[in-house]
Amino acid sequence: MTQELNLNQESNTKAAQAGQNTQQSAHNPVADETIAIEVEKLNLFYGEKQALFDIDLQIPEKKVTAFIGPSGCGKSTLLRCFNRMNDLVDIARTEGQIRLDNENIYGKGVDVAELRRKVGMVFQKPNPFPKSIYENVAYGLRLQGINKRRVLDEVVEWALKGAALWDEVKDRLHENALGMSGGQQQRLCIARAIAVQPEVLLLDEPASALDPISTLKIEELINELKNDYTIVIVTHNMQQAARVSDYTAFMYMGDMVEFDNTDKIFTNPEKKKTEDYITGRYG
Ligand SMILES: Nc1ncnc2c1ncn2[C@@H]1O[C@H](COP(=O)(O)OP(=O)(O)OP(=O)(O)O)[C@@H](O)[C@H]1O
Repeated sequence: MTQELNLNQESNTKAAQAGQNTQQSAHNPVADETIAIEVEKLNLFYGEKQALFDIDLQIPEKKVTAFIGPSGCGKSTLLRCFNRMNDLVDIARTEGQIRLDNENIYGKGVDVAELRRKVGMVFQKPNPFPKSIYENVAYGLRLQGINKRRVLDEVVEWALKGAALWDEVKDRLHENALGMSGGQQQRLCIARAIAVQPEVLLLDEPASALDPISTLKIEELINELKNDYTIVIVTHNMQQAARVSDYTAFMYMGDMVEFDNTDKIFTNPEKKKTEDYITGRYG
């Protein structure tokens, strides 16, 4: 790889893109997987500006899929489409389909609250509510009208265990969550997300605000959680993507450049742009 990268030249030829698409459809890295989320011809616009271009993607069930790519390439935007968080942005408009359980989540009559129960999300900065640890985890259940103490106790314990936090907090469940460390707060947010038993967990740079030890705990947790949930993670950290994910999608300027097994992306990618990115030539 001696050739200097010329992104404009490379990305702007329609012929090259057509060639890429043909190649991509010939090789299906998830052919043997059950598919949890299917994205078809997804375009997203913020006002006049297009942020996602004709995205086609299949997210496998109970696996970890990582989105990588340079800042502003559309990773978070795509992630936020999976639970329609972009609906909260007035100027955002989508075209195309995203199917979850064979239903287009952008179709008419979709219950967005129910969608967000099925597709939980954890953000970059831990955002516990200024309530007790217990009430943070019980929050989603209370929203569903579940108030029986016995049921809540059970679910809170189960979710905190699932988020590898129970042993650290079991004696202070009724203390304010804001008194926890950043890493504990992030695991609490994961517990809050899994308490309502979602199918999918969206993690938007969940460890980027954490120290290395907390980061390691989150990564170990992700590895555990994939036994039960489909996980999609956005990360800036390529080592993290390589460590935690089964599949990796490389995005560039709103395009899905390459999607494949994580090992393949990091050792022998098909596309020059992917190789340039993972070898640190840009981004
Ligand atoms: N609410 C918004 N309104 C207008 N434009 C937006 C909005 N959110 C994102 N964008 C634009 O959409 C494009 C994709 O942004 P997005 O945040 O999805 O990228 P990203 O790959 O997640 O970036 P980063 O790694 O820096 O978080 C960028 O050009 C960004 O400026």
